[in-house]
Amino acid sequence: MIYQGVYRRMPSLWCRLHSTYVKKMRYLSELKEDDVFCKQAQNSGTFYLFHNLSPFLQKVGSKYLAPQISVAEIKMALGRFKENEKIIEDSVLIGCSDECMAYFALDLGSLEKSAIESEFKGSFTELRKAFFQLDGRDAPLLSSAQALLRWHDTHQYCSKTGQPIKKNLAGSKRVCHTNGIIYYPQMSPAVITLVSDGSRCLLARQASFPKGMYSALAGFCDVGETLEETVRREVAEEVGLEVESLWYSASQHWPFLNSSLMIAYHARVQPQQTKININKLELEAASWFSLEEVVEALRRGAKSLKQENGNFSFYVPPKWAIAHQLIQEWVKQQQSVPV
Ligand SMILES: NC(=O)C1=CN([C@@H]2O[C@H](COP(=O)(O)OP(=O)(O)OC[C@H]3O[C@@H](n4cnc5c(N)ncnc54)[C@H](OP(=O)(O)O)[C@@H]3O)[C@@H](O)[C@H]2O)C=CC1
Ligand SMILES: [Mg+2]
Repeated sequence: MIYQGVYRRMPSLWCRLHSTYVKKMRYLSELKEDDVFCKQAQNSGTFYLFHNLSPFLQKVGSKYLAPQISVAEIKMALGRFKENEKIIEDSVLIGCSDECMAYFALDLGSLEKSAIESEFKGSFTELRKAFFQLDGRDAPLLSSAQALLRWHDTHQYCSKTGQPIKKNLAGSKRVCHTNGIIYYPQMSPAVITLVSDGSRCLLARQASFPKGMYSALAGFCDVGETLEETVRREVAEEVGLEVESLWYSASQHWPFLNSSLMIAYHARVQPQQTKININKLELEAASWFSLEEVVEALRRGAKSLKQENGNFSFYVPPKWAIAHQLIQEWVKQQQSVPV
């Protein structure tokens, strides 16, 4: 680590030499490497609170806000609840401001929920319930915070020795002090693929989806697979089609159910090989949709209209889901094709 410590020794020179983004990334990297530096940052940083993995939120109209709480306020509240301040060291580093003020996430699951809610005037709300009403900055911050807190909660012991493993202060790893094994937070990579035959796109639904919602095909990567192989396998497994070509779109950390890294692709099948053979173990339904139907679904948003025959008009995932972005891209691309 060539840059280790430079920020602390010459902060003004450092700030002049580097862009805000580089400065922030180097600062965060130092906090992950150095517990003493991280401890100082905890004493001047701000905190996002959780209770058994539900974030602390305040509702303003139809939106949820995730308030940042200062360490002083937390210490005061801990004093009132007769809780040891050491609990602050259980927090995990989740980012920093442009001015390099560190953000931490702290789960206060050991304290009484209602007492903290009335102390800070808000409520611990399931992330799934609030996710789509959070603003563009809070949603990814809270979802990575929740993933990190969950990983620490479920990885308390060394799987080789059975001994407790200790978190570094930033929460970027845990170490077994009997054999030196370092455990890093794990992610599950999953692909999500919007299949097209050139004029229509294929959307599917699992039985667990809200009524009427259709999405792109998704599936977890198997060990040893490339992402391209996962796309081809999942499309073959779930709808019985063979992918002819594919291209990458974007990626997204997805907190549900247990947090995965979604890697999004567009894929094409040959127009003459489009007969869907759906795997009923994984999907409830899958169909080809025309451009007009998809445009109408995007316009309608997450409102599932019950039709006279008892079926629901279909709709697509909300705008922060990467599936939505894939569908939007497909629509744009179709609309730009000369007729
Ligand atoms: N952001 C977005 O726009 C969207 C995100 N998604 C997400 O994509 C992810 C994958 O989609 P899904 O269709 O469910 O995946 P799959 O098609 O791979 O099917 C899920 C099944 O795979 C098995 N599985 C294999 N590896 C894992 C793992 N690492 N974690 C969990 N289950 C695993 C489980 O089966 P078993 O229990 O039998 O072992 C599970 O029930 C989900 O997390 C889903 O929430 C989906 C659609 C849209
Ligand atoms: Mg799937």
